[in-house]
Amino acid sequence: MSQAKKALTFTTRPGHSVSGDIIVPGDKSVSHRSIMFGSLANGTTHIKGFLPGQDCLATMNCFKAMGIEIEGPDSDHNVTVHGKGLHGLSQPKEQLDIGNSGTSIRLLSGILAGQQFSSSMAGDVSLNKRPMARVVEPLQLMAANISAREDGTPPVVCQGLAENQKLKAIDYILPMASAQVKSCVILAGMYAEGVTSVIEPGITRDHTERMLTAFGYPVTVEKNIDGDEQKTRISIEGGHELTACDIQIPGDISSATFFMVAGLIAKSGQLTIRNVGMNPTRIGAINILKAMQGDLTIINERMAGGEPVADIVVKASQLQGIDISERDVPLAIDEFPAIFIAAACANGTTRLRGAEELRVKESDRIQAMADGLVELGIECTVFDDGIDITGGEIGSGTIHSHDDHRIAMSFAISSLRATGSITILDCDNVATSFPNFVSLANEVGLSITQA
Ligand SMILES: O=C(O)C1=C[C@@H](OP(=O)(O)O)[C@@H](O)[C@H](O)C1
Ligand SMILES: C=C(OP(=O)(O)O)C(=O)O
Repeated sequence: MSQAKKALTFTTRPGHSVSGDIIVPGDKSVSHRSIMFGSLANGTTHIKGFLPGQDCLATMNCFKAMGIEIEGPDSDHNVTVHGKGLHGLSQPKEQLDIGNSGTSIRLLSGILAGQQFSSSMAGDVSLNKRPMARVVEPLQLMAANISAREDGTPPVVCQGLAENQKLKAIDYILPMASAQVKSCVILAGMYAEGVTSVIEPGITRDHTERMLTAFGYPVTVEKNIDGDEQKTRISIEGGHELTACDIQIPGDISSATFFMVAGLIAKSGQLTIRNVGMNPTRIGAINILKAMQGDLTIINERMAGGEPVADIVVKASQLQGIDISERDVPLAIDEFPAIFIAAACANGTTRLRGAEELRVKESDRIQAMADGLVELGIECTVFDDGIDITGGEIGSGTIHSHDDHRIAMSFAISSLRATGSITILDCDNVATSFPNFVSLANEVGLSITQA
């Protein structure tokens, strides 16, 4: 499935100034959940600001394949989902094609575990190498008949529950700070008898909890478990219902980070990024870039659709290397490739630890970034759970993105400080999260050609 040969190459020329006033596309995590919860709700959900990236379209196609009528996205990024309730999905005729999206396969595992029909999910080469035992194990504890391959990779295959059979509620301590695993167990909890609770060891994005609440499904969140402010317990009782609602999706802070870093490392200029989601569980990149003495100003803070949003003004800055706080790791988990480029342009050394999760994303993001940085002449030392990067002059060279959208976009941004051209291979997957990245980047002053 999804195995077509990919060959889009970016070629960059050095840039200088970055300036403009831009809007980044809708948040990927929130877009996925809007389709999932809209499908499981009673009634019609209207979504504004949906991300038309391939990952979210994969989620949408899965629900269409399970009998949900979904209209859009139209050219204004509106989507309408005609939900059929928690028990309204029907058996897909074929294996569900999840493409490149870890969020889709892991959250869907929790939903499919509670259905009375059998199903199977797999994706592209990258997804089919990613660990699924982290969702299969808790779901098996809930008495779901679900499995992955022996090495824990997809396909994820789920046998339906018997008529009148419910999942078993569990208390589960997450082995890693993962919003995908947390969300999977919570979603399965809607199909369980009793109260399921999950304790997360570090604060992770809470879009599932917020959006379930918006759809009228009760969720209890207790912070500061065992006196540890990093530990949160999330509990959900089976048997309630979701009621359709209107969803306004904020701009994706993960996409905005490429432009924050671009604006900071540029030799001059000022950039405003509008309507960026500022959920406190997502702002690690802002914390880190500010700690590096990046000139970021947050203005027009407001609430939109149950999520805080703001505009960010970015000015070219001389960044300083720092030791990144481990608390910011889950809050910035997808932003590290871009942050590594900021580190390569900073004075001194930036050190990251406690980030072993980066090794199991669309690529091994520690190694893929280190290889690319070394190719461009930047000194780095790799550790199992992190990296040290010493700022220096960025040269020219050829980078392998490993089919990872965030690696491709990060090195495209590094061109602003490069002494020569950078060629970035296998960039098709930029369309999974940020379909208009190249046009927006060129609009603010970068020079990227794609062929
Ligand atoms: O729940 C989500 O929407 C996501 C959670 C994170 O993954 P993990 O939960 O595996 O850290 C993140 O990397 C991913 O891009 C989106
Ligand atoms: C890790 C990511 O996504 P996913 O896990 O959904 O593939 C990402 O977008 O950086």
